[in-house]
Amino acid sequence: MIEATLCFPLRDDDSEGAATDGDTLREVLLIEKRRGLGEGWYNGPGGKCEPGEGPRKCAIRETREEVGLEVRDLEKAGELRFLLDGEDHTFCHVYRTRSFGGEPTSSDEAHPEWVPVDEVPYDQMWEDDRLWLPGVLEGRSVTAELRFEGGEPLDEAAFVDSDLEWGVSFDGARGQ
Ligand SMILES: COc1nc(N)nc2c1ncn2[C@H]1C[C@H](O)[C@@H](COP(=O)(O)OP(=O)(O)OP(=O)(O)O)O1
Repeated sequence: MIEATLCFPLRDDDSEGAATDGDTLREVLLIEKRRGLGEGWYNGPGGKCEPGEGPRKCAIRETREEVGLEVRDLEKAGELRFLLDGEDHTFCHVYRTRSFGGEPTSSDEAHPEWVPVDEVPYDQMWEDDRLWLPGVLEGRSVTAELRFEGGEPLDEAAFVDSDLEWGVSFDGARGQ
């Protein structure tokens, strides 16, 4: 099974014109994936773990490689198990953070974009994302089993059903 990560940097945009009705505009950094699995869709920065690499280090490395952002203090927000035709395919660790340095820049893998959390383009993302990403962006934690059918590659298979559990704890070893 592939082990992979996703990282969702969050910020408050207080700049003039950004906030409406005295509210702060909350934004999430998404990427438009330029190659590989999910090419052309929006997602969080992330990717596959290298041999012997822990998921937290992977999320930090992939975010740096894809958009040049140095993320810190990652909070574990989810564990997603993707199944394809009844078989384990990918186990994905999901993180969020409000702590990072640098400015996001485009790479040959990804084009970054700050997006208001209530304008996330779910119609241009993996179909399962609309089930778990809104809660993750609200600060909730989730484990999910997400089932696809139709054979490889995963991004051409059909999303068929899911089981989600909210409010799980990622304390201890599971928080890695
Ligand atoms: C099945 O649903 C998925 N939803 C979401 N939101 N993200 C997913 C899904 N399945 C896989 N992913 C993510 C997990 C990883 O972040 C990437 C995998 O992308 P890729 O295969 O391109 O991994 P890289 O390590 O970046 O690629 P290279 O081998 O080219 O370095 O997709």
